[in-house]
Amino acid sequence: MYELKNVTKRYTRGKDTVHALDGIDLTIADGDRLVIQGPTGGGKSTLLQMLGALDRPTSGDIVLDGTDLATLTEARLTKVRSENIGFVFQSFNLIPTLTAQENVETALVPLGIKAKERRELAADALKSVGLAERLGHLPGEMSGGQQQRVAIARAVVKKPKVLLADEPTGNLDEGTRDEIMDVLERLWKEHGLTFVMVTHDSTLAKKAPRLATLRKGRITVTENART
Ligand SMILES: Nc1ncnc2c1ncn2[C@@H]1O[C@H](COP(=O)(O)OP(=O)(O)OP(=O)(O)O)[C@@H](O)[C@H]1O
Repeated sequence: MYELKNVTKRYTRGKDTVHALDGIDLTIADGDRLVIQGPTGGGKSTLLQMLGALDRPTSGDIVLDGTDLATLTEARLTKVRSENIGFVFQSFNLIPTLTAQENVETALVPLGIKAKERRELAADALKSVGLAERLGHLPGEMSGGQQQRVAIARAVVKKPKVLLADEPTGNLDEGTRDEIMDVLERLWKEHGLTFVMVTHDSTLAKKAPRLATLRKGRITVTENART
């Protein structure tokens, strides 16, 4: 469970200060699915970075299961990330020289899992996203949708509590977008994940059970009773 209290993030360059997040209060329960939308520059990616322990706020608390991420050292943040949080990005972020299976295995290396088990877990994760036939393929030999499936397998292979996705369908056509959303939704349910997704896609935002809108670093949350 996440509890954010009065979270601010300021970026300063010379005389200019950007208030990327400006007093965010937000609770995200275990197993929740939250979609974040809003205009460009509104603070969506910044908020996701805070939730993902990729960066610390300027002030405020980001409590994940009783631990305030804002107070942790870099080493502890890295540990929280590698054990608890899976990421999916718009641009897939796969390593081009590694096969699908090797890319997925990279998520298990920091957890100290032995090579044989890593290979097995990675193969299982790739099967679960429909890529059983593609274990030995390089990213460049796969379609965008397949590459995103590899990235999703890499995000969930370590069985994280939290899955964070930043525009996961932003580089995909409409049909592939729906397929990827189906995969994400299925994994969210199967793994009981806490799932937070940033999207510009208004169709996806309308379907969200809980929708956060970020404008100029300020948040409003609406519950959608129809879903
Ligand atoms: N590393 C940084 N240094 C300086 N300013 C930054 C940095 N990262 C973000 N910002 C600024 O913070 C504000 C929020 O940026 P953020 O990327 O979170 O917005 P966003 O809602 O994700 O936008 P988009 O939809 O375009 O991705 C913007 O004004 C941006 O220019």
